[in-house]
Amino acid sequence: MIFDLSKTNSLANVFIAELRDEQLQKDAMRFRRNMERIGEFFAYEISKTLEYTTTETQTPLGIAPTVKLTQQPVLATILRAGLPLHQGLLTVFDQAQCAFIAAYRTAHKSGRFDIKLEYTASPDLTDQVVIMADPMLATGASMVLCCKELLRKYKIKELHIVSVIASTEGVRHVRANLPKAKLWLGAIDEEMTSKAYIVPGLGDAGDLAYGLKI
Ligand SMILES: O=P(O)(O)OC[C@H]1O[C@H](OP(=O)(O)OP(=O)(O)O)[C@H](O)[C@@H]1O
Ligand SMILES: O=c1cc[nH]c(=O)[nH]1
Ligand SMILES: [Mg+2]
Repeated sequence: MIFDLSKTNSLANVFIAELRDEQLQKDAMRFRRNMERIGEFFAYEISKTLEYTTTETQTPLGIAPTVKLTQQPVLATILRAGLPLHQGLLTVFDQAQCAFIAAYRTAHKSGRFDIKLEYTASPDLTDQVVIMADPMLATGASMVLCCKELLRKYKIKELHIVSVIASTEGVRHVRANLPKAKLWLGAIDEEMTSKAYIVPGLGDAGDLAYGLKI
C-alpha cells in the first residue's frame, strides 16, 4: 500500500513546498515546524486506518456514544532528521510510546556508502502497530536497515513507514525488502545525485533542522 499526499491538493502540499524552498529554509524553526505539521497530517491519515472500540462518554448533559483507539501505535524514528516529523506524529498520537534508532552513512572513496546503526531504544514491539518516520527516503538503505533491526527483535503486527520526500529508487528498495509495510509519502521525486541526495528533494533534512554536522 502506498499513500501519496501529493495526489490530492491540501495544505500539507503547501508545507512541503515550504520545506523545499531554499529561501524559507534559512528559518530553521519554520523548517522544523513544517516537518511537525506534516507529521500531524500523516497521523490523521493513518488514524483512519487503525482499529477503534466503541465506548460511551459521560458529558455534562448525558452519555454520548464514542470511540477510542483499540491499541496505541508505537512511534519510531531515525535520528536525527526524523525528530521533528516524529514530534508531529506524537502531538496527535499523544499516548503513544516511542522508539529511537541512530543511523548514519559512512562514505567510501568509491562513492559507495554503508549505513551504521549505533543506538536503539525501544519498548517491546511484539504485536504492536509501529509507525516509523524519517523525512527522507533516498536509497532506502537507512529505512530498510532500521526496520529490519526492529523486525529481527520483535514480531511487529503492522508496520507503517512515513516519509516526506521519497525517491522512486527508495520506494522500490523498501517495497522489495519490506513488502508488508504500508508507505505514507509526501512526494515522490524521480532523481538522485551521485551522493544519493534526492533531486529536486530539499537538501539535507538533518542539517536544515539542526545545523551542519562536522
Ligand atoms: O535512504 P538513505 O539513502 O538511507 O538516506 C536517508 C537517510 O539520510 C538522512 O539521514 P542522515 O544520514 O543525513 O543523518 P542525519 O539525520 O543525522 O542528518 C535521512 O534522514 C535518512 O535517515
Ligand atoms: O536528499 C537527501 C538524502 C538523504 N538525506 C537527506 O537529508 N536528504
Ligand atoms: Mg543528514
